[in-house]
Amino acid sequence: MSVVKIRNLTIGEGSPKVIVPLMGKTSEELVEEVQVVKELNPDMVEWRADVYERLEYMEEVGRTADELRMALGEVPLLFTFRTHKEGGSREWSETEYFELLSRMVDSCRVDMIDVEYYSDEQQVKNIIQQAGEKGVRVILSNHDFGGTPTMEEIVQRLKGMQEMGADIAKIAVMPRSMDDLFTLLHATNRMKENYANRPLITMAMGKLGLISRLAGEVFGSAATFGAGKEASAPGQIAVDDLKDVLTVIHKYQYR
Ligand SMILES: O=C1C[C@@](O)(C(=O)O)C[C@@H](O)[C@@H]1O
Repeated sequence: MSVVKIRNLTIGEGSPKVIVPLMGKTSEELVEEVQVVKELNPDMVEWRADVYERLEYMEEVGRTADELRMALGEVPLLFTFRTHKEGGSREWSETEYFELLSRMVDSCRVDMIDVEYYSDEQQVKNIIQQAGEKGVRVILSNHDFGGTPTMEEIVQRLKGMQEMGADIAKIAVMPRSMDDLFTLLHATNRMKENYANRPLITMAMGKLGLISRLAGEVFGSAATFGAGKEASAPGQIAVDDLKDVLTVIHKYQYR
C-alpha cells in the first residue's frame, strides 16, 4: 500500500488524518475562518469553494486562494467544489466545473483537488493528467446522500477510482440503519484487505455514521473530516473531540 505525501503530511499510515473544511461565503469570512481553523492544528484544510459567493470572479478566487495559502503555511490545502447533485451548494455546468478545477491546478495554489468520480470520464482523466504534471494530488470522490449502496457496489466504485488514477479514493454514504453503517465499514475493510494499493477515505454521514468517522484506523479509512467553525456534512464532530478519540484508538490499537 503506497502512502500519499503532501508537504510534511503522510496520508496512509498511523492515525487517520484530520481534514477541516472552510465554509466561508466571502473572502472576509474565509480569512477569519482560516485563523480559527488553524488554531485547531488540522492535518489538512479543505476549501469548500461551492459555498463561496463570487466564484465566477476568477481573479478574486485566486487572491482568496493566495490568502488562504499564506495563512496556512505548511498545512496542505484541498480544493473542493461539491456539485449540487452530490450535496453541494451550487448548480454549475460540467464545463464550468472542470474549467474551475483546471485553473486551480494550473495556478499551483492548492495541494490537492477533489474531483467527482461520476463526471465526464474523459474530463476526469484529463484533469488527473494535468494535476499530475503540476504536482497537485487528486481525490476522486463520490457522495451518496440518498442511501448506502451494497458492499459490492461500494468496493466497485472505490476500485474504479483507484484504477482511474486517483491518489486517494473517497466515498461518503448516508446510512438509514445500523446495517447500512456495517455495509460501509465492511466495504472499507474489504478494500483495505484485498484491493487498496493507495489510501482510501470512507464515511457514513449523519448520526448513525459516527463510528465510521472515528474508527478509520481499525477499518481502513486514512482520513476523516472534523468540524471547525462550521460542519460541511451531517455527522461531523468538533475537531478536538475527534482528535481525542483518534488518539485513544491509535494508542490501544497499534502500539
Ligand atoms: O467529501 C467530503 C466528505 C464530507 O462529505 C463528509 O461527510 O465529511 C465533507 C465534505 O466537505 C468533503 O468534501
